[in-house]
Amino acid sequence: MLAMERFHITVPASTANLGPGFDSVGMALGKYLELTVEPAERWSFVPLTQEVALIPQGTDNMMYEVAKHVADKFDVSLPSARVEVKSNIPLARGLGSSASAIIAGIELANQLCELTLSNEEKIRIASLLEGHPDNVAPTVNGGIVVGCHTEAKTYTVSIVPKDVDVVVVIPNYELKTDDARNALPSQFSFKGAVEASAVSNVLTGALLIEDWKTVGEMMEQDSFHEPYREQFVPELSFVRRKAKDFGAFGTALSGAGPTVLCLVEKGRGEELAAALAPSLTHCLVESIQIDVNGVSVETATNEHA
Ligand SMILES: Nc1ncnc2c1ncn2[C@@H]1O[C@H](COP(=O)(O)OP(=O)(O)OP(=O)(O)O)[C@@H](O)[C@H]1O
Ligand SMILES: N[C@@H](CCO)C(=O)O
Repeated sequence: MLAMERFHITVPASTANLGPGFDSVGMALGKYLELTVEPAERWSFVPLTQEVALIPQGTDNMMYEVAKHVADKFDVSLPSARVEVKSNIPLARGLGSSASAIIAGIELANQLCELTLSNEEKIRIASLLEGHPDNVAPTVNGGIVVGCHTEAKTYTVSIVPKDVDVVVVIPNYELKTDDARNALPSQFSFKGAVEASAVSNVLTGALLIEDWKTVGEMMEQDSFHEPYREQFVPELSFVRRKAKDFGAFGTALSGAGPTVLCLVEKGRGEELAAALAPSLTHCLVESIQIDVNGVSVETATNEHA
């Protein structure tokens, strides 16, 4: 009999920006990337659900690359493992699948190399890899995180929202983040930056006191990225209008898109999803929970004959 340590890593999805919080504000969502890990003689990733059917199955998988990066950074060797992968986070849809994969890779190294990394350290490593903390920070902490990432330091402030429902409209087409970022301008006027920052500042203040009416109004006044990306996502203006007629607080592009995200009064998420779905048959329209736990790990001892 061989006693073998197996463990499970659960990583939430996330939405970034909430409109004007470009590269800074994000929220963890109740869709999950789940890994079941056990020691093995060589690395393998075994996809068990449709969303991850096409991910690389060996050391070319992003989760391995991140785990190896972390092990090298701490100058330790990375034991090999067999990793079963389940996910219901659609890839390249603006729901932070790459951020979830990065956090999964960091957690793989954290567990396999016994690094005992703090959440702050995980967020710092992930922000350096991703370039911004808006998806990775809520993925680690859960809830909403307002972040600021520079070469020198990554700052985060966490908020646990209670009184709001979230509806996501997930189109059936992909939009790669790199392509959506390439559409952004390389210059922004001083006056434009002052105005756009003021909208973000009010968004953040309103989030802190859960003034969802003001949050919703600010969500719809972004000028950092949505004006340049709406050409890729025809659903955005339609959902915004419909949701407003319904009485939702506000609607914004989720991350780089194409998913569109609405905030609505607590208890009315299912009703809003049902109102939107019939006109959006090429989209998955869902009322979704806000994840408040962030990445988690459970250990389990399995007996193999
Ligand atoms: N579990 C995973 N394992 C390996 N690679 C993954 C995994 N999840 C995502 N990826 C990689 O990340 C890519 C998607 O990243 P991309 O940044 O374009 O979109 P996203 O993270 O889903 O959306 P956004 O950043 O706008 O929220 C996939 O095409 C795939 O290469
Ligand atoms: N803030 C990022 C999120 C997606 O990685 C963007 O909008 O491009």
